[in-house]
Amino acid sequence: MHGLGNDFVILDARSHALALTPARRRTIADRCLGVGCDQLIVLEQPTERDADVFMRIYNPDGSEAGACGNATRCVASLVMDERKADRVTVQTIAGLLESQKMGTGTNGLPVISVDMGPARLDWREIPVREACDTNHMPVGLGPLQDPVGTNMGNPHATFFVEDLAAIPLEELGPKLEHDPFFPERANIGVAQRVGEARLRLRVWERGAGVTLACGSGACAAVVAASRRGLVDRKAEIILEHGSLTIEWLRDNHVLMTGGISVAFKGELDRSLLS
Ligand SMILES: N[C@H](CCC[C@H](N)C(=O)O)C(=O)O
Repeated sequence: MHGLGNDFVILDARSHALALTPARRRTIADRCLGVGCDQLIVLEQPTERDADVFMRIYNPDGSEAGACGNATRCVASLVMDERKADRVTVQTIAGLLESQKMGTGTNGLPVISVDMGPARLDWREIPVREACDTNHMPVGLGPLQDPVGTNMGNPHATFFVEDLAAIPLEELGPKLEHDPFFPERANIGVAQRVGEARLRLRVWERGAGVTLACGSGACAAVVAASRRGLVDRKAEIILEHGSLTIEWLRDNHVLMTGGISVAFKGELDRSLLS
């Protein structure tokens, strides 16, 4: 499945546990040696009573992440179909995410909303090397300076620029992702205000590289832009294959709404799992 081109291999391990080593995760996510995806998602039985499914998130480098907004919409839609329900709760290692079907998109597939939980703005949540004002973090490179730090269950540093097309994100992204300022690395978002409530966004994802869309990055970008007075609390994030609507609610939760797509269903060869 994919959310605006941010693509996932979603394995269903609810009836039998899968112990995937980091090397196995990397192979499955490899676009030549395996299936290929931006993130590998493994569905497990939930451990919280109120949750319908547990969603594990692995980056192509094998690392585990605490949030993946686009995959959460995909998994929520998949479980809604199974349950013939319009609301489900997805459990992740970062918390419980409530999701709701909002209608049907132009591709005939569901439009899904997810409450991505609270935006964590404290430096201890990002986490960073020293105490700092997360609205002005002391890290930058070339045209990318003075980012805003937001944690949506995963760490984001969002930079604002006048001309997004002029930013060589493929070159600057990995250097910033691995900057010693971020002991757990960070997702690097670069946003340009293109209207009253519209931001264009590109993200160098931690453990993945540049993706076509990043749901948690979109949430972080709207919270960051609102803190900088660039937008109010609700904005459209313009991506290459569509847009996400993000609202930073008064209770500090962040609501993300957008489409999903199913590419294919199949079975992995056992050689990829053992
Ligand atoms: N690379 C991210 C996880 C995937 C986030 C992204 N695909 C999304 O839709 O939020 C991290 O390591 O925190």
